[in-house]
Amino acid sequence: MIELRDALVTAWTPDPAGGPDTVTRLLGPVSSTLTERRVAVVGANGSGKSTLARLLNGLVLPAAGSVHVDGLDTRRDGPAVRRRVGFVFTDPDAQLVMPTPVEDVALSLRRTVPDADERERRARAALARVGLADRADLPVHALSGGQRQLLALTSVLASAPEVLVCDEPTTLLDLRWRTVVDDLLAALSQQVVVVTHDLDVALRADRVLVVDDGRVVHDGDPHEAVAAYRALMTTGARG
Ligand SMILES: Nc1ncnc2c1ncn2[C@@H]1O[C@H](COP(=O)(O)OP(=O)(O)OP(=O)(O)O)[C@@H](O)[C@H]1O
Repeated sequence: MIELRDALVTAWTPDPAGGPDTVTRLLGPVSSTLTERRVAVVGANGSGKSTLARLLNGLVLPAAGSVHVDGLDTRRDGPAVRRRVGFVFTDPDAQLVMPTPVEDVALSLRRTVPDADERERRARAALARVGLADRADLPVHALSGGQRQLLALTSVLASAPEVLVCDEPTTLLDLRWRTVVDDLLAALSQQVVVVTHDLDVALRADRVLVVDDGRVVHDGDPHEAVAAYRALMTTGARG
């Protein structure tokens, strides 16, 4: 369960003239308890969706208020929260750190599987389950963008997170790879919070949050939320 209590995110911008920094509100305050298995977050570019996603695993900390995941405070219990909450970025290259797929997945298993041979065996099995067995030993850069996103997802899932937060995981993918990644996410048993511009994905969620100008302006039933988002985008209110 994810609990945001009056969570507020701010940024400090230095004054080029040497005056005092300006504090800007990026998001919030947001109060919400997320218990649903599939939660989608939609909103315009720059509305604060990524900031909200990053709050959930402590990549961004609230300047005021708090964020708890299963009772763990993102500010106080950062490493434990990050073990519990896996994060998938839009661009897989932001998170693939090892030279080959098998090494990248094995790295995610290092906490739970002490034996290196066993780690490699499990990494190969995980890659085989997502159809990447024959890519396991290639250089990561030789994989297509879709294959790299699937690999990033496989590596994150190898660490067995309780919650998965995905920040626009299919934005860079073609339709075929979008379907592959969407289907994989839909089949997961854990809670998934997905930031998306794909309204079909939002409509399949259990709950949808609409973010606008750093505030959650609608929260609830997917059909109502998507209708509210469409209305927001067509009123021209966002300039
Ligand atoms: N560290 C920071 N310092 C200053 N401004 C920031 C910082 N991080 C984000 N912002 C600003 O906060 C706003 C929200 O950014 P965010 O990335 O959360 O939006 P988003 O809804 O995910 O956008 P997109 O759909 O384009 O990815 C943007 O105007 C962005 O420039």
